[in-house]
Amino acid sequence: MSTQHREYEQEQKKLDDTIAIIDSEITQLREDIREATDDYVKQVVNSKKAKELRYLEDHGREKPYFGRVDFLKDEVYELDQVYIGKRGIVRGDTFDSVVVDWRAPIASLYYSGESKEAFYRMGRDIVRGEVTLKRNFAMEDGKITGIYDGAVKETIHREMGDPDDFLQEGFIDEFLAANLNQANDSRLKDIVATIQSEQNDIIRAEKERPIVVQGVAGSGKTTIALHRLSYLIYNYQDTMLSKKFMVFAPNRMFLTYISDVLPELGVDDVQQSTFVDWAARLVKPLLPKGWRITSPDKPLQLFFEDGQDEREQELARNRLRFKGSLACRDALEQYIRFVIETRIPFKKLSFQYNKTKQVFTISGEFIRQSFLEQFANLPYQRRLDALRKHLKQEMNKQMFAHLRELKIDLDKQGLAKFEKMLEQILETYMTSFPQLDVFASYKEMVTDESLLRKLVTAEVDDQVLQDVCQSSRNLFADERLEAEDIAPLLYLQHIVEGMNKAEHFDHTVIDEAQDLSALEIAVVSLATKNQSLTIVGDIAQGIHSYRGIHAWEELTQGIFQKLRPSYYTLSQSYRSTIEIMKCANEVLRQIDLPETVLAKPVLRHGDKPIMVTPATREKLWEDVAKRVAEYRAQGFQTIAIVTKTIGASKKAQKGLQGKIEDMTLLSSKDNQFPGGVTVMPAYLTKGLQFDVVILLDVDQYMNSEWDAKLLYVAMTRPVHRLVMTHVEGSVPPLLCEMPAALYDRAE
Ligand SMILES: Nc1ncnc2c1ncn2[C@@H]1O[C@H](COP(=O)(O)OP(=O)(O)OP(=O)(O)O)[C@@H](O)[C@H]1O
Repeated sequence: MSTQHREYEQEQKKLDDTIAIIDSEITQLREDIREATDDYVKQVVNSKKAKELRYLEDHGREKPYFGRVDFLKDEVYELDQVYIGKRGIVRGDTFDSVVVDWRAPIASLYYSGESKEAFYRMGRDIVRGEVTLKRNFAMEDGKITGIYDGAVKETIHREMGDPDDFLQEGFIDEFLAANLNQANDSRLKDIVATIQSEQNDIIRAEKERPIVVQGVAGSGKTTIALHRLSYLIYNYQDTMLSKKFMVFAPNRMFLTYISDVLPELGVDDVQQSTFVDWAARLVKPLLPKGWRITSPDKPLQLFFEDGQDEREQELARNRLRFKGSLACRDALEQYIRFVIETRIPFKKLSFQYNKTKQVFTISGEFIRQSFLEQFANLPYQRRLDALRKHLKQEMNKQMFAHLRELKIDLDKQGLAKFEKMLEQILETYMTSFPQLDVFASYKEMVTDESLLRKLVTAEVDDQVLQDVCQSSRNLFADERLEAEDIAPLLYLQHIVEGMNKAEHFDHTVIDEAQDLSALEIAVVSLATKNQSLTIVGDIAQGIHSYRGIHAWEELTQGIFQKLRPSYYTLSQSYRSTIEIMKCANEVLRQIDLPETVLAKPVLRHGDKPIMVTPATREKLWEDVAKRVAEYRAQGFQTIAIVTKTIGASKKAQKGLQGKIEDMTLLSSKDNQFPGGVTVMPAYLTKGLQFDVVILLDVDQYMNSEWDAKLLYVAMTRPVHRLVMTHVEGSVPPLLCEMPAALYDRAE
C-alpha cells in the first residue's frame, strides 16, 4: 500500500486525466442545461443531465473511482483495465467509458475475487478470463493517498480460525481493514468499495427467485439488501420501477435510519414501511364500520414489561403464534373447502323453452366438477363469476342445438328475450352459492372452536385452539382486531377475492425477517411479482417468543414450495470490534442454536468491553453520566443507554436527569432517530448501530432463550465501545460464565 507504490506515478496521472475529463464534462453539462425549454423531451433529458452534473460536482470529481480490475479475456487475450466507481462516467464527445458503474456486469469481477477462472455475464453470454489485478485506491482532493493491491479471494472467504491468526498471516484485505477502522460515525452508508465476495453473490443473485439470507449480527444484511435494490434498478430499469420496490423493516425509526443511505445508492424513491402499516391499509376496507386495530406494541408490553399476568401471556402466546402460523394459513384454505362441501348444494340447473316446451338440464355433478376442478385455481368469488359464464355457455349450447334440430331461426327480438331469460335463471340459481364476506368468514373461523378443530390438523393442540377462540371472542367483543389478525385476513382475501394486482411490488426486501410470522411473509410474497424477494434476518436475533420464524425451513419449505429460494449464510461480522463480538457470542453459547448463527468478527480490534458494578443505584447513575461525558469528549457521537424494558428506560431517564445533557428517551412510537445520547429498551435497538452502547442492569436478563437473544441484540449494536452495568450484589445469569479475560472490570 501507500504512495510509495511502484505504480503510484501512473495511477496519479490516470486520476489527473480522469479529473480533467470530468471537468470538461461538467462545463459541457452546465452549458447544456442552462437554457430553459418548454419541450417535454428536452426537459426529461435535462433533468437526467442535471442529476449527472450533481453527481460529478458532489462526488465524481472528488473520488471518481475506488478500484481497478485487470481482466485478461480467454482466447482473444485482450487485457481490459477497468476503473470502477459509484457511478459510471462516459465522455460526452466520444461516448467512451471512463469509469464503470459498480453495478455493471463487468464490475462483478472486482467483487467476486476469483483470479484464474473468472467470468462475468453479459446478458445471456458468459465472458471468461483471468483477473490479473485487483486494486483499491484511497483518495483525497484529487490526490491518491493509498494504493492497495488486493489479496484476491482469500480475504474473507477462507475458513478461518481466530481473527488474530488471520491478521498475522497477512490474508487481510488491507483496504477493508482501513475502511472499517476509519468508520467514525455509525450512520448506515454505502459499501460499494468494499463489498465482499459472498455479499456480492447476494446483491447480484437471480432476480426472479426468492432469496433467504441468514446473516449474523453486523454481517451487512440491511446494507446489502439496499445495494441489491440499487443493482436491480440499474440492470433492469426496463422491467422494474424503483417506485415499485418495497422495503419492510421492524419499526419506523429504523426506516428513517436506512433512508439516509438510499439517495447515495440512487434508490431514494423506493417505498418503505413496517409490515403492519402497509397491511393495515389494505385490510381496512374489509372491516365493518367502527372496528379498530389495536396497537402492535401491545404484545411487546405484555411480554417484555414486568408484572404481567402469566395466564394472559399464555393465552396471547397461543393465539398470536397460531395466527401467524402456516397451520392457520392451511386452515384458511381448508375453510373455503369446508364452505364448498357443506354449504353449496350443487343442485341441477333446469330451464324450459316455452315455445317448444323443451326442458334442458345441467346436472349437479357437472356443475360441481366445473367448480371444483376447472376453476380450482381461482379465488372463490372469481370462481363464481367463471362458473356463471360457463353455465351460460352450456345453456346456450343446449338450446341452440335444439333450435338447429327443429330448424328454428330466432330473430333479434327472440334472441334478446332468450338472453334475458337465461340471465334471470342464472341469477336465481347462483343464489344457492354463499357470498363470502372476508371478515365475517375469518371471524367465524377463529371464534367457533368446533369449526376450527375441523379445519386445523391434529398437530395443533385442542388447548391452543380453545385459547385462540376464547381470546379472539373477547377481543372481537370490543370491535377490536390485533395486528396479528391482519395477515390471515389478507390471506383469506387472496383466496376469496384475489389481491389487487395494482398494489403488487416489483421487488420486496424484508429486513429482520425473523420477527415476522411465516404467514406475514406468505402474504408479502403474494403481493410481490414473480416472487422477487430478498428476505434477510438472523435467527439468533429473533426476540419475539410469540411469533417469528424459528428456522428458515419454515419459509424455504413451507411457503416457497414451487420456486425454491436460494439460501445464503453470512457469518462474518463487520460492525463491532473483535473484543465486543467475542463477548456477545458467549451469550449465544448459553442457548442451543445452529452453528450458522455464531458470528466471526472481522479484522478490527478495540477496547475490551467493560463491566461496571457500583454499590448503589445512585452510584450507577453517576458512573454512567461520567462515562457518557468521557465518550463525548473522545468524539463518539451516538451513545445508547439500553435497558431491558421501556419501564426501566423511563426510570433510567429519571435517574440520569440533570446528569446528562441532551438525552432523548425513545419508545416504539418515535419515528425519527435523533442521534446523540439516547435511552431505549433493547427491543428497539434492532437493526440500529451506535458508537457506544451502555447496557443497564444486565442482571435482569434471565437464563431463557428469549432473554439471551434480546441481550445478544443489544450487545451487538456498538461499533466501538460496550459497557455492561448492574448494581453490585446480584449475578447476571447470562454473563456469569463469560471468561473473565474477555472484559475489563471497572474500578
Ligand atoms: N463489506 C463491507 N465493507 C465495509 N463495511 C461493511 C461491509 N459489510 C457490512 N459493513 C458494515 O457493517 C455494519 C453492519 O451492517 P448492517 O447494519 O447492514 O448489518 P446487519 O447484518 O443488518 O446487522 P444486524 O442484523 O445486526 O442489524 C455497517 O456499519 C456496515 O456499513
